[in-house]
Amino acid sequence: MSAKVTVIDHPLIQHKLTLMRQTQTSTAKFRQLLKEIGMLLAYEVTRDLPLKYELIETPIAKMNAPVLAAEKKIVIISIMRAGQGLLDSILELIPSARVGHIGLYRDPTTRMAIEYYFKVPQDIEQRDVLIVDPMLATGNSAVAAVDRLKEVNPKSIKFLCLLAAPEGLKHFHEQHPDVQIYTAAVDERLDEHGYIVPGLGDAGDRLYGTL
Ligand SMILES: O=P(O)(O)OC[C@H]1O[C@H](OP(=O)(O)OP(=O)(O)O)[C@H](O)[C@@H]1O
Ligand SMILES: O=c1cc[nH]c(=O)[nH]1
Ligand SMILES: [Mg+2]
Repeated sequence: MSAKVTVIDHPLIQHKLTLMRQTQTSTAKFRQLLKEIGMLLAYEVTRDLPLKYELIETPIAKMNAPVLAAEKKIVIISIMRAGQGLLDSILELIPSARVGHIGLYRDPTTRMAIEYYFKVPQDIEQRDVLIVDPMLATGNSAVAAVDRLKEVNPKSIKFLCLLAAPEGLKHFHEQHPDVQIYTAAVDERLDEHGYIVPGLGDAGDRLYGTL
């Protein structure tokens, strides 16, 4: 596997991911689990955020205490629809982060990503971007999202997903070797329809009950 992929294999994440994969898991439960896993993944992805020190007073004493140096400089970019599930959980942890949206859907025949929406903060050149989407299958959506974001030149880009296929990771890193990917698991392969095997099915449909 490429050195540019970090697999976050914490036992809590793996347990919750197994529940998400199961066909009998309801829409409500699936949404709840994605939110919980999103928080756990965000914990790892934000590990290197810079800190600064501010003088505060506890009930006992004054101290120089660490706070995030640039909370408002982070932009979470959701690839709609399914990215919304991860976005919501990360915003609970970093409430001052800015938010962008890229609307993409996979053409069922060509499997190419078709863009239908793009809105990001205007001053993105001064900001660090975390793109979120639970699924990286062929990698076409992830590549299209990063292609588009590089046009507006953010300071840095990371990509966070829940499940990835080896074929998609290879494609992504051929196109964007500079972008680190974080994922909870790398599955076996893609099927003939471009779905991840064993995967969890269509993330957007399971999240919103549009099966
Ligand atoms: O790596 P790829 O082969 O491009 O597949 C991954 C994409 O497929 C899903 O979106 P989908 O097109 O189903 O849209 P949706 O979120 O609106 O359901 C998923 O959320 C990714 O964006
Ligand atoms: O397995 C897959 C592949 C693409 N998109 C999904 O939601 N699931
Ligand atoms: Mg879908």
